[in-house]
Amino acid sequence: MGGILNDINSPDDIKKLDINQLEELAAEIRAFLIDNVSKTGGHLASNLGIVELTLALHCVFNTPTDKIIWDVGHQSYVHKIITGRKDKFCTLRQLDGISGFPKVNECEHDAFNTGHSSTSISAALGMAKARDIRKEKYSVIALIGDGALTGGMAFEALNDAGRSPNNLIVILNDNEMSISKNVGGLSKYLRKIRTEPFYFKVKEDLDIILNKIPAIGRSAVKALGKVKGSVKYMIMPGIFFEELGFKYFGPIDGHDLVELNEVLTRVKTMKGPILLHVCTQKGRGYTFAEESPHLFHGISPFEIETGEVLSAGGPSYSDVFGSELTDLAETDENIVAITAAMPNGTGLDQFSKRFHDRFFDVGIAEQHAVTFAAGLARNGLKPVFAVYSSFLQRSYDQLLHDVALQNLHVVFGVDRAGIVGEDGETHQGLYDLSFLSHIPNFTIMAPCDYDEMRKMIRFAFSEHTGPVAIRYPRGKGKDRLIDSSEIKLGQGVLYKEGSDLTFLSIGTMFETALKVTEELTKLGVSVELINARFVKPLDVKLIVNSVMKTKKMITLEDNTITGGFGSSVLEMINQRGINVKSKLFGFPDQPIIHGSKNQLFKRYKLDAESLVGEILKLCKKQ
Ligand SMILES: Cc1ncc(C[n+]2csc(CCOP(=O)(O)OP(=O)(O)O)c2C)c(N)n1
Ligand SMILES: CC(=O)[C@@H](O)[C@H](O)COP(=O)(O)O
Ligand SMILES: [Mg+2]
Repeated sequence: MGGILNDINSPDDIKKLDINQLEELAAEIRAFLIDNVSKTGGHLASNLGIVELTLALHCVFNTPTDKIIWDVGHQSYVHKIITGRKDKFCTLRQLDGISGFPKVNECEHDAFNTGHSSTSISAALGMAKARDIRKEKYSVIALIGDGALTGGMAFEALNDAGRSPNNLIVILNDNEMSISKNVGGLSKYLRKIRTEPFYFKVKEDLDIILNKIPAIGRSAVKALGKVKGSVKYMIMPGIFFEELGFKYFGPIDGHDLVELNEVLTRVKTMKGPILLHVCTQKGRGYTFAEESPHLFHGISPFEIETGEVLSAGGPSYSDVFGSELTDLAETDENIVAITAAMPNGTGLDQFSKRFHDRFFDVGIAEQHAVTFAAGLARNGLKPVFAVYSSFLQRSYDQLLHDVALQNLHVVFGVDRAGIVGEDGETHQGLYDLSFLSHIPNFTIMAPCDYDEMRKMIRFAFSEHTGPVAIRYPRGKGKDRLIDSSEIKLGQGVLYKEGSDLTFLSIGTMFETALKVTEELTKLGVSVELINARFVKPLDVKLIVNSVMKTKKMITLEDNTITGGFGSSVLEMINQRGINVKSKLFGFPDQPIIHGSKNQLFKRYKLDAESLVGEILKLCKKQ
């Protein structure tokens, strides 16, 4: 660890440093970030870009009294390092280590939990109002990226905050990047502010003219004022924010500590809503991240000298989804694909290159994406929205109101379903089976391997109409876990017959189910193993016949137990008056922590060894 960073234990230590020391500290923090994240993995590029801004914030403001809300929160590493978590930083995102996102329970300097984008301005406005109603005194700052600003909630909050009298500082960290290049009209507008100094020049000239003609009569001043008013749309940077009611400052260089300190000190005492536009470079200080900020946005452990990730290659579920979709789209020109700012993560990059005109990146706007897909489907296209399970949570009403009630043929690639691992509780995809199951007209499938996924994709586009979700996990799987037949609506697969116990598994948990079955068979338990394939509609005939025979049933899913696959099965057999001994295996109804996927399966007793023990107990209790 570097010389100055060694002595930084709290934000007070930052405040004692002069400008040269702060600059030296910024360089040490960058080296510290690169070194640590190369081992733990994490959101490197965003943090490298925000070092000076974070230092300046802690020079000018006093956390935990002042509140900083980090939008998404993936860029809060520097803040964590400064606020007493430097020594624990090597545990970042590891089981029982510190989180990769702000957590109020982890540290008093974290004012609000984040993880999903575009929430910071709403939360900050709520905090500012609470402060004023309670007559307390502190600053509230929302720090939001240009990507997160494309999310609908951010606009809703700006609209509300702009007309509110409460003191509130919104800092827009503009690095021209979401995970990929940022998209949309607002992004274009920000670029204009950044790159066309003409706009400022004209504004300055007009201000000078108006202020420097004292002899001029009142009417002439008024007239000139009007001139200024009418041209200000053309010439004022930040007019969009000004018209909403914010005082706009910027754009300022987010790597210039002197400028940052000056401006932050100035806005700290200003009244009403302020928007400070800060320009930064994503990945700054590490060549590989500067050149490919999208690759270093969220990176697995890597080699510092080469920038190469250390994990083994091979396609992931997302890659297989993207390539099968691209193949299918060659022969079906009605297929179009949508992403909400995640073309790489969802594997749609291949499709986007091949079918540029049939691909839509709508920005971080999951709600819009779903209703946009509904519109496309209504007018004859076959849209697919590939989206992470946890971000689809945003679109519940759109799924129901806009897609399902009209029974529109929209395909959902529900990626990162199940445990995601190191991102932790905000990102675990553990709820989709529950929130999709009760939506009318929805069909829900989950493949156990790549081969089955390919078949499900073809089924979803070619043989099905109506809303259909295919859910699959983060990372890699097996190409062929088992030989699989074609997909038929609502049909599961009886993999192995048995007489003691019906074992119903959904999706990629089937790999664990196979191991458990093998072990139980060795121990003398005759297991009837079923790969359910469908959560909705369930294979009623197959399940009912099996449980009537065995009188004992377990279900296994990588979803929360509440309202998930097992719940649906129980409901179905209960409605038929069938009485069987049963146990549902899935994640408990509580936030699920971070750690590697395997560690978490073990921690929550969903690994093969724990399951064998639990199932044996169930078999003995009769
Ligand atoms: C609702 C939601 N959708 C998608 C994401 C995934 N995501 C995390 S960060 C990010 C890009 C954010 O860009 P920006 O706010 O500009 O921050 P930067 O990484 O550029 O610092 C995206 C799309 C998310 N966290 N939440
Ligand atoms: C912060 C955020 O929401 C994303 O960057 C997310 O961490 C990406 O996850 P994957 O690494 O699974 O693509
Ligand atoms: Mg950005």
